[in-house]
Amino acid sequence: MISLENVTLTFPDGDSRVTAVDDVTLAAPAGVVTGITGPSGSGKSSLLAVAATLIKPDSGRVMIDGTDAAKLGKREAAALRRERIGIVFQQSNLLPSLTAREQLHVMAELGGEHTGPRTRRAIRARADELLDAVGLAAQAGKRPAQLSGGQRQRVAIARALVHEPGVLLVDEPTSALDRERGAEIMGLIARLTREQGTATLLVTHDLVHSGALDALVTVVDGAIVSSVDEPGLLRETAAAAV
Ligand SMILES: Nc1ncnc2c1ncn2[C@@H]1O[C@H](COP(=O)(O)OP(=O)(O)OP(=O)(O)O)[C@@H](O)[C@H]1O
Repeated sequence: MISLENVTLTFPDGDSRVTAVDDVTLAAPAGVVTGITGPSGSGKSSLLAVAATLIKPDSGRVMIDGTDAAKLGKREAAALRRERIGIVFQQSNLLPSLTAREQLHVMAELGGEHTGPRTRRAIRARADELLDAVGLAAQAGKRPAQLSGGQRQRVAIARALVHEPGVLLVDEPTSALDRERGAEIMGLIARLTREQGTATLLVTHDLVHSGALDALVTVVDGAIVSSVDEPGLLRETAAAAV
């Protein structure tokens, strides 16, 4: 579960400041995909960066499993991120020299305290299980250059889940994919959110794949202008925005 309470974030803008996130309150429950949409420059990425503990808000609370991440120092926030948060960016950001399986091993081992052979065995088993869950068991030994864009995004999703985070944050996962691959990736995120029980926040400006969302929050000028979680209303809101 992740919730933002009265979160405001501003950036310097010449002599004044621009408000990127304006008094936002939202809650993303476990096992559910909450979409965040809105026009370009409306503050979607800023909101996600605050949820990811990558930027501290000017004010408000960012509650992740009972901890207010907005109060943490840099090192504590990094530890919280490593343990509790999985992040998938627009581009898959994979390391070119590593195989799909190794991308997951490295991420799991960054989490710390994974030194014993039994833990290492558990990491390997979890990595293989996740690569299987994203449909890449047969490609586990391949490097990014040997994979398609959609396959690379699948590796990035599996990698984000390897340390069993409670919160999954996804930024425009379909922007580099054609419509069919985009639909597959969105369906995959929806399935894994349910199976892994993550509280998933997904930023998208493109609502053609809104069928994969359980809730939809629309932001304009940094503020929430609508928030729906009823399937009929969600479809209507998405159809009006496409
Ligand atoms: N690092 C920064 N420094 C100064 N201003 C910033 C910074 N990041 C974002 N902004 C400003 O904050 C506002 C929100 O930007 P943000 O990138 O969060 O919007 P967005 O909805 O994700 O846009 P897009 O859909 O185009 O990616 C914009 O006015 C932007 O110019």
